[in-house]
Amino acid sequence: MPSLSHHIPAPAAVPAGTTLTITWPDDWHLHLRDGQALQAVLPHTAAQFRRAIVMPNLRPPVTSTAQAAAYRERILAARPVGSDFEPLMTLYLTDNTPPEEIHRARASGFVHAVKLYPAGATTNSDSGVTDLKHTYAALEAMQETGMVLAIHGEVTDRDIDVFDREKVFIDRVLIPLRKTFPALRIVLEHITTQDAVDYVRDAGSGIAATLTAHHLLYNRNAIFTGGLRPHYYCLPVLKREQHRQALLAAATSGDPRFFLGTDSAPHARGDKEADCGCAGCYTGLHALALYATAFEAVGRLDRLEGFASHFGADFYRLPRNTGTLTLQKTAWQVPAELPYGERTLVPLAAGETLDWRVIG
Ligand SMILES: NC(=O)N[C@@H](CC(=O)O)C(=O)O
Ligand SMILES: [Zn+2]
Ligand SMILES: [Zn+2]
Repeated sequence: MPSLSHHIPAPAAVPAGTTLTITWPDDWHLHLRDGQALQAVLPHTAAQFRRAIVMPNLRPPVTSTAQAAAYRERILAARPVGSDFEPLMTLYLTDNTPPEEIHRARASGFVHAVKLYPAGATTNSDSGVTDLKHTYAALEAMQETGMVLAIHGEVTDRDIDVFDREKVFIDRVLIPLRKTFPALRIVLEHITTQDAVDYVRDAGSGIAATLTAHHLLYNRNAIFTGGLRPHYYCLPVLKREQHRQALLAAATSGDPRFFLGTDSAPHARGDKEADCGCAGCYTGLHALALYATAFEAVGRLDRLEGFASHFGADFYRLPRNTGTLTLQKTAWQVPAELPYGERTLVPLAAGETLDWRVIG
């Protein structure tokens, strides 16, 4: 159980100075990029998370175990001195992924999931899957070996409204997929709708979902507050308040099928503030503070530990972490921008005051 230094009167705010100590958390959906960007963001994640599922959507994408091994070495080399952060690697599924590659990945011990990006659905998804039928041999191998399929769950049809793409994906792709491969273990990533919450909650075993901090804290108004706000644009795009409420209820329900995945997705300032701005919110700096804010708002700080530190490890069949991390309710201001190699990066909620911070 998390230890709270004060009793939490739900759903009112807890007093300033309150501390919350939880088992070291893990991030089950993270973009670390490469090169200078990796150098810039890795210390933020390593200060809050013991492990993270690292997304493979580099350019070119990480499609083989050999590429994942090399990327893993670059991440390990970029860790701050003394950090024991462990990257959990993923492969990028393509129309041509051979089943042998799945077996190689499984045998490696360091590849923990294979990622399905429908072609064109999101950042660096051009090499993604055009038709699931092309991946059946690979999916069969995944089902057989227990390798997790992590899914960006949106259809890309031009005639489907951008706000409906997740729901339509569930109906048209996910439900048939689970009929064809009933034992395939699936994580539906960064869910954004009541529909996804209902589907995962009622779907039985073998499927779980990750939730981002930004989808728990913001509805789609955030993209349009007083003007166009590119730093609140991500995919799947923020949804109506009704959906945010459903996500928050799921995250704080104690149901182990819902766990933490930040989807922290850094893009340089100029690539977001542009004619065609990139999708992705940078939350790697302050992810746990953001989640604590969301959990506090519904008087459920006592359930942060399960969501952040237990349920993901259990689903991925990895041991839970030992050791603890402590957050304190102390006001601090999110920086307006951060260094990002030779460029800069704008974190989510830049310039705003947050009530929580990690103190050790
Ligand atoms: N979430 C995002 O808006 N962007 C992610 C890709 C993704 O997770 O879909 C990125 O890599 O920038
Ligand atoms: Zn995605
Ligand atoms: Zn992502």
